[in-house]
Amino acid sequence: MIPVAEALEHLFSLVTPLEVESVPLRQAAGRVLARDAVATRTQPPFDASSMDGYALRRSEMEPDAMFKVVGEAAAGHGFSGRIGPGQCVRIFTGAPIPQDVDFVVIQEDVTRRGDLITLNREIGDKDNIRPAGGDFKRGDVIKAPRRLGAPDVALLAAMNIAIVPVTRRPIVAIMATGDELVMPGEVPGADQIIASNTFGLAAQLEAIGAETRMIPIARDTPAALKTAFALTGGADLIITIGGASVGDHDLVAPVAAELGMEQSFYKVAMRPGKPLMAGRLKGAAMIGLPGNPVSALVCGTVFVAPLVCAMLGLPARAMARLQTQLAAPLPANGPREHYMRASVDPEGLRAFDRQDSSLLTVLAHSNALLVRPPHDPARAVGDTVSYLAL
Ligand SMILES: Nc1nc2c(c(=O)[nH]1)N[C@H]1C(S)=C(S)[C@@H](COP(=O)(O)OP(=O)(O)OC[C@H]3O[C@@H](n4cnc5c(N)ncnc54)[C@H](O)[C@@H]3O)O[C@H]1N2
Ligand code: MOO
Repeated sequence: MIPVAEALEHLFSLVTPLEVESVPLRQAAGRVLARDAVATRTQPPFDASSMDGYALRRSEMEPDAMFKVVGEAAAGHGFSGRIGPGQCVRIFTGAPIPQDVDFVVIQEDVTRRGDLITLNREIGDKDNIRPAGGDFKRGDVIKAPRRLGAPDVALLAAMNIAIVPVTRRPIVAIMATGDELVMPGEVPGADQIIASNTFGLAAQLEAIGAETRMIPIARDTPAALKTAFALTGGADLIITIGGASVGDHDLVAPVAAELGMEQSFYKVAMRPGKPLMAGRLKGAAMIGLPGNPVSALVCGTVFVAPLVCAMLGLPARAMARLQTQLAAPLPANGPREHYMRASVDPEGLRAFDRQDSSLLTVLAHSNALLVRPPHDPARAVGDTVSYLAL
């Protein structure tokens, strides 16, 4: 058994960032920017009014001063004439500041009669002008790699970048194994259950940018497993679920070895997730996840998601560990790093009483995985502990 951090390093060494592809801006959200994006324009492209009011010369401003309104500047419709002494222009938010003037008085601070405005007594010093290039300038960059969120998409649009270079989505083949499994919607036999963790894992990985392919459930025979493996062609990452342990029907490792898998490691000192295996198979990375639903999904969080992120060109690193106080005591931990299903709120972190790796209900109620180091002693309320946010 190797430690979790070592297993993760082995996994990262199995992959490299995938190729770059171009997508329209509308499809860029959530994708990973693969090359620096360079602004093709300056924003705002001109000095612009930030308020509705009147544009005039700061040097002419004094209490009760009067100005004649000689024109109008609106967003999309600038004022191109000249503005003489004692004159001003009606201006609206977003309009270019006309030449000759350098101050916008907001309309609340003037009294208007016909073509004349009179300034009120109290006018602040703020000119209400957004300088050209105040947001970004032509040539400014959004650095890659970066997962593009909604503000990034808006920024790319403002920079007039309509086609975005992103890393190709990794294709992940997900294969459930086991005679006991049927698909959701089917009628299970008396000895059967519904395949669940494949669906959870697919959801988990699609949410971070993978394209998943669900391989038909493989029965517990070498021939069925070989057929299922044959359907994983073209995948960048092959994930099997179940059949990873030491039982007579746990055939994934021997069959994968027969198909030429170069094993990187087998068994990790963690709980749940001990019988994890990984390696390379026919040009793809392969991970064998344990079958217990919680084990598979915890390994999905701790190992597979960071691996998919590395394939997307993001920095190869473990999921961030946060820290908070315990809101309920904990007994001493055993020899494996324990990822305990827990709930975190402003009072602190509380592990659920039941931690069996088959309990999807407990996982579904968790919003954190409390991480206990191997041999961690008993902990009291108020002790600082590490966790992964779910
Ligand atoms: N003698 C030992 N027995 C076991 C050990 C051990 O060290 N010595 N390890 C235990 C641990 S820890 C785990 S985890 C499991 C992992 O076993 P497998 O990876 O071989 O998984 P299976 O036996 O195929 O299944 C375990 C469990 O999960 C259910 N399962 C499997 N696939 C799915 C699926 N796609 N959806 C929902 N449920 C699934 C399966 O029916 C079993 O109940 O081994 C322990 N045993
Ligand atoms: O991986 Mo197993 O879940 O430790 O029960």
